[in-house]
Amino acid sequence: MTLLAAEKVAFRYGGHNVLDRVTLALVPGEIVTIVGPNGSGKSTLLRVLIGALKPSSGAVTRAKGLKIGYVPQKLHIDQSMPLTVRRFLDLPKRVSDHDACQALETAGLTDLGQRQMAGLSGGQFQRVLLARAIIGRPDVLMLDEATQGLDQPGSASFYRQIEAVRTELDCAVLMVSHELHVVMSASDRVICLNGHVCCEGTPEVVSAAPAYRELFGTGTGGALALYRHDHDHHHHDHSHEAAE
Ligand SMILES: Nc1ncnc2c1ncn2[C@@H]1O[C@H](COP(=O)(O)OP(=O)(O)OP(=O)(O)O)[C@@H](O)[C@H]1O
Repeated sequence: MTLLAAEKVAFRYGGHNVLDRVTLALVPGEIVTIVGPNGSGKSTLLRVLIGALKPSSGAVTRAKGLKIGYVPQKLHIDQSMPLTVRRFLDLPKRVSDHDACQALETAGLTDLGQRQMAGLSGGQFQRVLLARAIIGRPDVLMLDEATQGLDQPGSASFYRQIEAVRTELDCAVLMVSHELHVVMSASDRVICLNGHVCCEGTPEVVSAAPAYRELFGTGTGGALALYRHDHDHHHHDHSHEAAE
């Protein structure tokens, strides 16, 4: 079953081609990460998939009644404005205490409802955005570079939270990220975008693909090493590995 699909989607801003024949599909429960250089159309693609932008050609199909939760790239809140976490969750639309509480818990935040938004750490702030996106239990959770401004351990921990959310809500996740090395271990599939889809597959397949290496250079060796590390639970015997 496909939740969401793009078929040969193109998008233009003025005369500028931003997306070119992008085809992809998302099935329930999978975590898909879109990677690509700055300006490669990642945010635009998410907005086309959500339906906020209309493709100039091609088609986007969404399963009937599909619910999408969205975590934006960044959100500025006036630091001087008093606003509790609980009250923030009521924007733009009031939610029940039960739903708010459950979303905060799923996002890894308990007992934070009465805290001021301005007093949160970067990681807590992003989890509040996550909580807001999962109220109403979406079928698809979309995140646009949601860990910008977090340090590497902070990002890694955020992505682990995303995996926990996926398991709890049984939703599909489509996220955009620059931090390949951090996000790879949390992704079932990676799509490498540069206006068009350069390559896609499991994190291991994509990081070995020539098109990907051309875009991201040799720094990706480390990405792969970390990915393997996260999934390899027999890495104590290094002499054995070296002999292989
Ligand atoms: N509202 C707009 N009007 C005109 N051009 C735009 C608009 N928004 C984005 N663009 C252009 O579309 C291209 C793709 O932008 P987009 O934000 O989708 O890329 P991105 O891959 O998400 O980039 P980044 O990694 O920097 O966030 C860029 O060249 C950008 O300048």
